[in-house]
Amino acid sequence: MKKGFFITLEGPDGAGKTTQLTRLADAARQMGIQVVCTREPGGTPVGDAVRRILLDTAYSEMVPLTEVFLYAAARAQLFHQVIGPALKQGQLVLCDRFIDSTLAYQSYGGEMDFSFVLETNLQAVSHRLPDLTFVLDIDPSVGVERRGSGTADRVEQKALSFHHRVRDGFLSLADKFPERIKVVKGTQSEDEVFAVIWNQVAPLLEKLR
Ligand SMILES: Nc1ncnc2c1ncn2[C@@H]1O[C@H](COP(=O)(O)OP(=O)(O)OP(=O)(O)O)[C@@H](O)[C@H]1O
Ligand SMILES: Cc1cn([C@H]2C[C@H](O)[C@@H](COP(=O)(O)O)O2)c(=O)[nH]c1=O
Repeated sequence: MKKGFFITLEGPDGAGKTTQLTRLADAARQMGIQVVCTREPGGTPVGDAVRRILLDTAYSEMVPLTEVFLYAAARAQLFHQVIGPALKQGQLVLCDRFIDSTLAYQSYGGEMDFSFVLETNLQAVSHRLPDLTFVLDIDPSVGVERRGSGTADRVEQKALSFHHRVRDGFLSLADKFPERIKVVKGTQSEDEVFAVIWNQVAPLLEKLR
């Protein structure tokens, strides 16, 4: 690849982001492309420590403003330590969640001011938005069903009404940024979801090889 390319996977909890990211990475590597896979919050020692605080059910009192700063802090570290350098080296970066998650969860879900959340996060990533984003769209109840008997973290424990605002938030973001954000129906089979994603990504990677 001559130039870095940055793809993010987004959507409600349990939408299938990690599953699709792994498949995308395997397929890109088979084309001979160097791939860096990471996730948010986390992906660095600092970010992983912040992640533990954010998802800890012991902190149920955490207010949305605190969440905005903690997610942005983890993101700044990930961007400057991992994503930015990989893009500079011409690699393909695949990230499980990024800025759109903060807009969906903290702004649409947590009702924090949209412009404030966006500006804070643009500062964290030196204004580098993803080149392409896939929102895997599911009803939040599907995510709960897929989790089964697994324990819910601090965010997953929030009210269903919150998770509905998050889902609607992702869809609003796709309307706002149609060139960058593509919505994929997350209730299709894993193979069908991957086919939709790969049909859009493969030609772009071909050009970048
Ligand atoms: N298209 C699909 N249809 C049915 N089940 C799926 C599909 N994609 C993923 N799953 C299953 O749903 C569960 C959640 O998938 P995955 O971890 O990929 O989602 P996620 O969006 O990364 O979740 P989280 O938001 O919790 O990190 C897993 O058990 C996975 O095997
Ligand atoms: C990046 C980001 C994440 N969240 C929420 C979304 C999830 O519930 C958790 C992360 O857990 P996952 O296993 O990686 O899905 O955190 C958020 O509220 N805001 C964000 O910016």
